[in-house]
Parts: sequence; structure tokens; C-alpha cells
Amino acid sequence: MPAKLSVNLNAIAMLRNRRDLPWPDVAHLGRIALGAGASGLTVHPRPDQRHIRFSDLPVLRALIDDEFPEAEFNIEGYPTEEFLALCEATEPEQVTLVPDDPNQATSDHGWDFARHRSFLTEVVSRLKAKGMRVSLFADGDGNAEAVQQARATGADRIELYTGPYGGCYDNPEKAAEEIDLLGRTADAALAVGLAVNAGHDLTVANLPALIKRIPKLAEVSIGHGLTADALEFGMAETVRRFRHACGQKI
Ligand SMILES: CC(=O)[C@@H](O)[C@H](O)COP(=O)(O)O
Ligand SMILES: NCC(=O)COP(=O)(O)O
Repeated sequence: MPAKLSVNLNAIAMLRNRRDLPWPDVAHLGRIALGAGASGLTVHPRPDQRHIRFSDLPVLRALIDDEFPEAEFNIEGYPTEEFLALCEATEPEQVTLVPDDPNQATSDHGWDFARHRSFLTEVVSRLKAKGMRVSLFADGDGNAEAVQQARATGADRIELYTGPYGGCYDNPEKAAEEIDLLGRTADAALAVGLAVNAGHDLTVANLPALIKRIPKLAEVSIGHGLTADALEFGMAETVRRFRHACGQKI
């Protein structure tokens, strides 16, 4: 089965938050993404709500429930009590636990599973008891032992952190090395019964090689690169609409 695409709305929310105005409309862009065949929506609400606001969550939950009942909601974040309460109130189909510091600009590493195993086991069991699938953000470093520790927490999946691979956009040799490490991590995870997601800095250019190496990839969540493409490929039509609004003949 091909990898599912979950569209991450963080970048759109960040743009909205530049002004005290309701556009770009995060839920409506989520609707367009799901209408175009995305399998789900991802958000990563951070404690300072600099992009996704906590108040976006019930709106997106209702969008999926009312208009796209086959789609999945994926909420990512560090499992503080506040985050866990948000998940319990929103009941996403999947929660992705990420070891982010509150002040971090973006996610840049996976869990140290040996160190945080008992904490993660507790959190995973709490979320799974409420019917949520749990995925753990993991470094794609080929460490099979770490993957076994991830499995021991009771999680259903890992999400491979693909940032280092995404950063190799201008270095094909380094990209091939990263693909090898990601692939070995995925093999180890699949061997112990964990399904594998992937995300961070994925693009139309770098996805095919990743999918080729990990054909059983269950899901990719993509925000930054996808939003950049949406702007690029939507720019010409948008300028035509604004020229029309200026009274120009098109
Ligand atoms: C978990 C992860 O990989 C991140 O990509 C995240 O979901 C995006 O976070 P920001 O949009 O805050 O950079
Ligand atoms: N889990 C990764 C994600 O949701 C999106 O990351 P990015 O494409 O914004 O880097």
C-alpha cells in the first residue's frame, strides 16, 4: 500500500498569526488538502501557540468528523500534562510524541528511548487506553537496539526524523548515506512489529528515493515543503485574481 500523506498545517497557522485576521484559514486549507486526497491532517501545537492555537484543535476535529470521516487527525508534541489533556479532549486518531524543548525553533531529534523508556511507557499506555494510536519520533541512525526500546514502550509506530536527509538537498552522496541509515532504522522497526512513519523537511524532490528504500512506509507528514509548493504553484492564478480586482483586463 502506498504511503499515506498527512498535511501538516503549522506553517499555514504561522502565516495566519502574523495578523489579527482569520486568514489564511487553517481549517479551510485543511479542507482543500483533504478534498485533494490527503489522508489526514497533522498539527504540532507548541506551548507558546506560535502557529497552531489550542483553539484550532476542536475546529479541525469537527472538519474531519463532519466532512472527511475517513481521514485521520495526527497531533504531535512533547507530552506535558497540558499536551496530554489537549489530546484527550480532541481524540486524534494518532498522537506523535516528540522530545521537544518548549523553546525549540523546530523538532531536531528523536527520543533517547533507553533514557525515557519508563516515562514513555506510561504516556503511551495512557493515550492508548483512550483509543489513540501512538507514534514516537525517532532518529534515523540505524540503531536497532533503540528501536527495540521504542517497541518496549508499547507504541504502535515510530516516526523517522528525516531532517538530516532533507538537509542534503544539494549533496546527493550525503543524501544516499542518510537514506541508508533511515532504511536500516525502518527495517529494524518493521522487524519488531512497529509500523513506520516519516517526516521533517520532506519534499516532492526527496520523497521518491525515501519511498523506494522504505516501500512499507505507512505515512509521511509534510508541512514546510508542501506549503512552499502551494505558494509557488498558486502564485500565478492569485496574481491574475488580484489584477482582475484592480480592474485590469486579464
Ligand atoms: C515533529 C516534526 O518533525 C516537526 O516537523 C513538526 O511537526 C513541525 O514543527 P514546526 O512546524 O513547529 O517546525
Ligand atoms: N512530522 C513532521 C511534520 O509534520 C512536518 O514537518 P515539515 O514538513 O514541516 O518539516
